[in-house]
Amino acid sequence: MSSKVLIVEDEFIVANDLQLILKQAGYLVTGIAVSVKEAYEQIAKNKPDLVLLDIHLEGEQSGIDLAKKLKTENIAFIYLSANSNQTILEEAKKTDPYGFLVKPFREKDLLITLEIASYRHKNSIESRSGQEKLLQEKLSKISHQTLQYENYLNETARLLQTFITYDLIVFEIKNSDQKKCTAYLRIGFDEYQYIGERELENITNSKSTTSFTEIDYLENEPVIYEMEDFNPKLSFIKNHFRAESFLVFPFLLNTEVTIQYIFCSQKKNNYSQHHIDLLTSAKKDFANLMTGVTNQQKLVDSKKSENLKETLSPQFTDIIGKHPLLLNALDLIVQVAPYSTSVLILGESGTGKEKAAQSIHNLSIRKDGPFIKVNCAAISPTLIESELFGYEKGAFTGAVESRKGKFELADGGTIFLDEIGELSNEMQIRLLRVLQEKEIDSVGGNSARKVDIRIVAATNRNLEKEVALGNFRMDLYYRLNVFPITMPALRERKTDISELADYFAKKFCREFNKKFNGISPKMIEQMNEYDWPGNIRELENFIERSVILNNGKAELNLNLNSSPLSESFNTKNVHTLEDVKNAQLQLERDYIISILKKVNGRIRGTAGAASILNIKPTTLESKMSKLAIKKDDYTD
Ligand SMILES: Nc1ncnc2c1ncn2[C@@H]1O[C@H](COP(=O)(O)OP(=O)(O)OP(=O)(O)O)[C@@H](O)[C@H]1O
Repeated sequence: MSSKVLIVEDEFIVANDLQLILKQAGYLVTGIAVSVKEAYEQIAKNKPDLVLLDIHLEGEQSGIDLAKKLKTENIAFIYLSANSNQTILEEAKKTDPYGFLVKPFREKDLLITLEIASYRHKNSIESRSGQEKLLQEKLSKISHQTLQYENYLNETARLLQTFITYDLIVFEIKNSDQKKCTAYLRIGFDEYQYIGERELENITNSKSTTSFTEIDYLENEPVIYEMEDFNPKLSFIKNHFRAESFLVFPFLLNTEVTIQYIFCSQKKNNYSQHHIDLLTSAKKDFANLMTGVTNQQKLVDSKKSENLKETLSPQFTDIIGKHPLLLNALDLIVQVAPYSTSVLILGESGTGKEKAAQSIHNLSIRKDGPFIKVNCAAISPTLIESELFGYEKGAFTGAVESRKGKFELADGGTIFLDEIGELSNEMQIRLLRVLQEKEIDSVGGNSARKVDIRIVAATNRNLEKEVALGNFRMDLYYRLNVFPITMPALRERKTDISELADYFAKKFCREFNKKFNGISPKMIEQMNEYDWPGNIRELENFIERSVILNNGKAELNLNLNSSPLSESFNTKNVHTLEDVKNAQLQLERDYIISILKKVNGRIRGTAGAASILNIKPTTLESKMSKLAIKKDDYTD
């Protein structure tokens, strides 16, 4: 069925032009409105799937006002605009449009933008209804547990985090003669600090400051507060917890009891209508749950509570860090994992993009299927097509038998396309086809094959810029960008450095069979001051070097600015030239062993130790024999 489009545009010629193009492309144009008022009437009459929306319109209200309404009605919209000023563009961007076209635009761009908007809208609806169902199911699971008052709220807080991120959540339960407030402050991915009256006194450092109970009932309807429309009753939360945005969700439990959930985030513009819709869709389940919470006859059953903990909380055992920027990225991973939506992971090199992709796979229903990684930058342009799509016997000289490509190998699982920004234009077109049709055709094959794959792509490039430069296709960019996740740079989350360093140091000490004696305070201080252009990978290498050079008796202590060699000159045990040579040989030996361990003793091939060390396999073999290293010791 063709999509229904409403055109809201007060320039007659532009509107007519649009109508012609849309009709020719097979869209059903439901009408043309010249003002917001007219648009409201037309939307009520025949609900369109998509609205093309001019920002400047006849009458008092602008396209941005209409956009807010479209958002609440879940109708996709694309702005059309001539050169608007920066403030207006910022305002428009806040409404989260499905596309933006600057007049005059090409017909081709209009049609691509429309197609992408429909695709994104469909995907967001699918994941939205999936989310609603999931939230309802999980709430009902908590209601059916027998728990203590605080455990109910704690479990609810943890559950809600995976749907609506917050840094602090306040639960307020009020009846005619009393009011009880319980708050939870997030201090780790799945760690919360309970904040009652006494804890609040400690945080605010005063007995007399406002308490949660004085917030009082804020509204009858759910409401979002940003800085500009800030409610003064919330100012003590803003001051003590650095909250920048709030979502208040009130509901009546029965004629006597009113409930209020207050989500507080340190991030600006963290909440949207979508969150209100999600909470509203589960109102009945919240009511059931809160009836349990207020029911004093519920018994303590800590065992059940433990079980629940396991099922609710995905664990990121090997992703270290507690910085809010990292926790935000992890929240998004948890949110998107259950669906088959494509994900685009952005971030500088070495920030953990591959780890994020692996976590998305591990948390999805595809977890038992394959996780296939392709580094688009590492495969030569002549080979990438057959690598990705496979080939048939006889397709080209040397194709003595058919071979499956990475897409087919990933069937039933996830394919991780790293460095997607490096794909040639031709490969981008073929990838777009896979995304659209979910089918592939191998080199030399004559029929397409369906594949069931989820695509997770990553890049350290600014893809928007690459699109503007004409290096990356806009249609592919929007297809991939349905759900972007940004991994923060290490310099933006310096509070995580010491925990990461500790984690890597213990890991390498285990690997090299050395005792871990801690990290010197001076080294921690230096690491905190450094800028880490290579991010976590650089930190990991730095710690590895420190462990190699450590004698196993003292704390790790390596100067960031010194090379490993000059450090070995500094070590206490080096007195003569002979000692220097020995230290060098020991260092070289440890380093080669560390690489052999990583590649499972493999010497040759692209993933072999020689290639990583950038030396010939024969050179490596002779070094190994000189240093008494046996490759079999490092093969499983
Ligand atoms: N939060 C983390 N905790 C522990 N280790 C991490 C974390 N993030 C990344 N690492 C480690 O840092 C190294 C780099 O991570 P990863 O390969 O995932 O980064 P990337 O962003 O994909 O890099 P590139 O862009 O170069 O491909 C890996 O060894 C990974 O195990």
